[in-house]
Amino acid sequence: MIANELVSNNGHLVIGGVDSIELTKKYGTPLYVFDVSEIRSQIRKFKSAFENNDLKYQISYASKAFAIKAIYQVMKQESVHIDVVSGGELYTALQAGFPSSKISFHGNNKTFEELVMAVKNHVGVIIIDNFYEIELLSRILKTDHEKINVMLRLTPGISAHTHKYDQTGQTDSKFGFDVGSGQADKAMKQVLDDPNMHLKGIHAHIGSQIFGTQGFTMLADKMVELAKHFQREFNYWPEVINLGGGFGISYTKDDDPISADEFIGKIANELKKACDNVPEVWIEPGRSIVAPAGYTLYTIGSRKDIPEKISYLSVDGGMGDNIRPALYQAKYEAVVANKMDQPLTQTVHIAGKYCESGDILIDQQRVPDTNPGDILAVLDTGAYGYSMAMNYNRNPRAAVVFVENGQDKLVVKRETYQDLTSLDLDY
Ligand SMILES: Cc1ncc(COP(=O)(O)O)c(C=O)c1O
Ligand SMILES: N[C@@H](CCCC[NH3+])C(=O)O
Repeated sequence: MIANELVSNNGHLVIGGVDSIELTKKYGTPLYVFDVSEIRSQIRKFKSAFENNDLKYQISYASKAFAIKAIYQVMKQESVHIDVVSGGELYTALQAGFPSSKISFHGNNKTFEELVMAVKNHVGVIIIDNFYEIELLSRILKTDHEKINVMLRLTPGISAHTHKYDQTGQTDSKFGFDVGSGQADKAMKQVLDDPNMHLKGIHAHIGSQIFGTQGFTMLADKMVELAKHFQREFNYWPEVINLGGGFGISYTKDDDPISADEFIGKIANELKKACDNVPEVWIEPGRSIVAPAGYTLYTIGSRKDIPEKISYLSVDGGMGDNIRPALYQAKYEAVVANKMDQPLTQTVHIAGKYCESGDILIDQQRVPDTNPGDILAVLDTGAYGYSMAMNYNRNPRAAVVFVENGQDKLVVKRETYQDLTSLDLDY
């Protein structure tokens, strides 16, 4: 959302102390730009909310939101944990020098090879999702004479109010062990009986881009209820209750997210009310840590005016660098980064350059008078943008730049046409 974006004397958008137009001249467009101090400040807000509520905690950045070496290095500097959901994310984190003991490994269909990789690299915890995984992991640990920490991902039967594709906690979700039908009990027994698995705790994640505290307080209650049930049935009390991620952010003025203080305060209350021995609480924020720090800069090109209809203003990127509007009807706001001081005179559709009618980045955006060559900055694109980027229409993926304290640093190079054909073989 347009907050207090900084504007230079010549009407340019300034990100992290750097003129955004200078960035486009140096690195080209489309360009992802991240204000790293904003990322650090989001993490610190989560930390202080836990500390203010006197809870033992861990923040595990859900790196599917944005998974490149440089972000894992920022997470290492901030002393937080991370989650990975694939061998590729795990590989990138390890290449970045991220300590494996602070990595949680998620996924509803981890392959044998991925589990071997996680075990060999001694990841901090494997979050087990299903019975097939218990069987695979058990076999690997036995053969390799290894022991590992695990958590069980439970499906608590809570439907979060968010886009259908972003719900994960309802009973018919593809993720986790269903608690209603006794699957969770069966999984608990199998894991407790395995001498090579140490059951560190229980996990649940109800979805993504969730507003309000109700879903999370219901989840905290449910997890305590389950912990008490496991104590009665198996004499097991979790060291950790992992409540997942999903904290919504404000993409437009219609979005009203909750503050870290508010929801962690509520969760702390619920947990302290419900049990004497409150387990360590882990959360897995992805979007809320990186989305607000991200901007995508595009060059405005063609324009199509249609009598009595809204005009199309096209940019040099689109669904390949931000699939979210096409996939979830996600809404964004944008500014014309070189005309921040000019009056907004018209409403336009912001169209991408991909060969799809659905490639519309913003349905209706107020902008000043524009010309080809002006720079459009779409705001809050730091999560699920680059990490979901693709090469549709053989468009190269955009570069990524980090800015902090007035300095800019290229952290992912722009793909070239040569890169695009580098895996192709002749026939
Ligand atoms: C298990 C798990 N944890 C954390 C997250 C991060 O969610 P978000 O980026 O909405 O915080 C996800 C994604 O929805 C997830 O599946
Ligand atoms: N990719 C989704 C969120 C991730 C869901 C992960 N379980 C989005 O952009 O909203």
